[in-house]
Amino acid sequence: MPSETPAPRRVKSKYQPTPVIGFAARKAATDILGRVIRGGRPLDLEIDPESGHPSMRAMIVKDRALVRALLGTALRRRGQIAMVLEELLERPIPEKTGRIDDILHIAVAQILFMDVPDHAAVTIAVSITEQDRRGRPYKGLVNGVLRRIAREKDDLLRRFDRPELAAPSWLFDSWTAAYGPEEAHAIAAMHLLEPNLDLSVKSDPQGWADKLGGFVVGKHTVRLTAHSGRIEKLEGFGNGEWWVQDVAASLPARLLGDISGKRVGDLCAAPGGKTCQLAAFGAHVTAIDISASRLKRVSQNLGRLGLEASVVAADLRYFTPDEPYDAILLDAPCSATGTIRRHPDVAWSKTPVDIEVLAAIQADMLDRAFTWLKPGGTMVFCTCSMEPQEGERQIADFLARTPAALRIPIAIEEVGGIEGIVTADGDLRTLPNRLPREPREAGGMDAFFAARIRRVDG
Ligand SMILES: C[S@@+](CC[C@H](N)C(=O)[O-])C[C@H]1O[C@@H](n2cnc3c(N)ncnc32)[C@H](O)[C@@H]1O
Repeated sequence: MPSETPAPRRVKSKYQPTPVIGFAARKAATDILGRVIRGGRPLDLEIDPESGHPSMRAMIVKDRALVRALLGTALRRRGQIAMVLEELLERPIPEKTGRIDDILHIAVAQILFMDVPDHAAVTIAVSITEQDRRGRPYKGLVNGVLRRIAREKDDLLRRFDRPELAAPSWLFDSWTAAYGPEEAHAIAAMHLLEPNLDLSVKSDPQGWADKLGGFVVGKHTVRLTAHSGRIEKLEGFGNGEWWVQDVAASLPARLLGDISGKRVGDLCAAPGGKTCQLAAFGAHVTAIDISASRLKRVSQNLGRLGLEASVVAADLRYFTPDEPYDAILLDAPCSATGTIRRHPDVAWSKTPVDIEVLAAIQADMLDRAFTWLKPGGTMVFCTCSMEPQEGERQIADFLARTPAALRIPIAIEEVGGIEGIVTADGDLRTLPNRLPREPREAGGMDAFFAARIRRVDG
């Protein structure tokens, strides 16, 4: 009787490259870099494990961490990497092979700035090139230039490891103009360091610092320098004892003083770090933001922390409150150049035109919001930007055109006693280098501007 088992069919085998360890993470980092640089997608959105790039969603935790490290380094060092490539490539890579540029940037980041064996970085970059239809002809070039960079690493680092090269020149020049060359260099040097994890605690900062193995900065913030795991696993997260917020970002809400029982408008509120502060200070907060999806995070944070606020999705350009506020916090949309340490893509995604456009929106919001204050009420205007157009100059112009607005100078005790962050005019100006500590990695903060204004008419 013939066997019922069919004879195995001979299938023509397709070439399957041997899986290389770390290939998927480098490939994902390369794809994401292209989407961030040429597609203008925010890095945070792309690397989100739940809603980000499809390859991030499919990856194991360890690979995701590698993708984040690769992108963080490639973006922090982007200017230096570009200069190295410009020097070593005989001609610029043609625009239409966009991926080759991304492949090279991710590989050079590893060779020059990460603790990765050079051969792994080179081999995987060549494999990614090989799999790319348009990039394939450049395989030899990728191999050659990366091997040369690996061979000449020490010399290249000596010549190009200059922090000021890591930001686009228009941005570095703007910091030089605003703060002088020395401080601009110090700012750029801070951008090369990984930021720490800062927590705003509901109470007992020292107690929480002891429990979590951190230390207190600026009187109210607990800083953890060596944290790399999931924050949800840290003690106190589940029962809502703290939330993540850079020490500088925690200062503007404090400038409203005693707001317990007062009606406070938190304008441009999402994702809600400052809403939580205002609610924790006992205010009746209305948190308004244009983004309904970002407002969900405000509600989640409030719920976890056991705090209350009314949350309103609205475009401030067309909104009018039912009745005026005792106090307003306007955390206006801005270029976010003050957060480059945490979001290194910002340095490469923003342009001088963006700053002008955002400054105009801020001016409009300032004018509108000011009319929503009760006479005698106080407004704090803030931005996480280092650009004077979005800070010092913005508020000077507002005061000049608004006779009923009076600046109320800030005292150093109100901003955690941190030295050097109150301007001669009495505004708050933090910069990444203005919270120095030993070791250097334990210092730093986001750049914020804040001014406190009182309505003095009526
Ligand atoms: C700097 S973020 C606010 C950060 C927030 N205050 C916090 O502490 O977590 C700026 C916010 O402005 C919002 N926004 C931008 N344009 C707006 C508009 N026209 N009306 C209302 N909100 C706007 C953005 O959605 C964004 O959430």
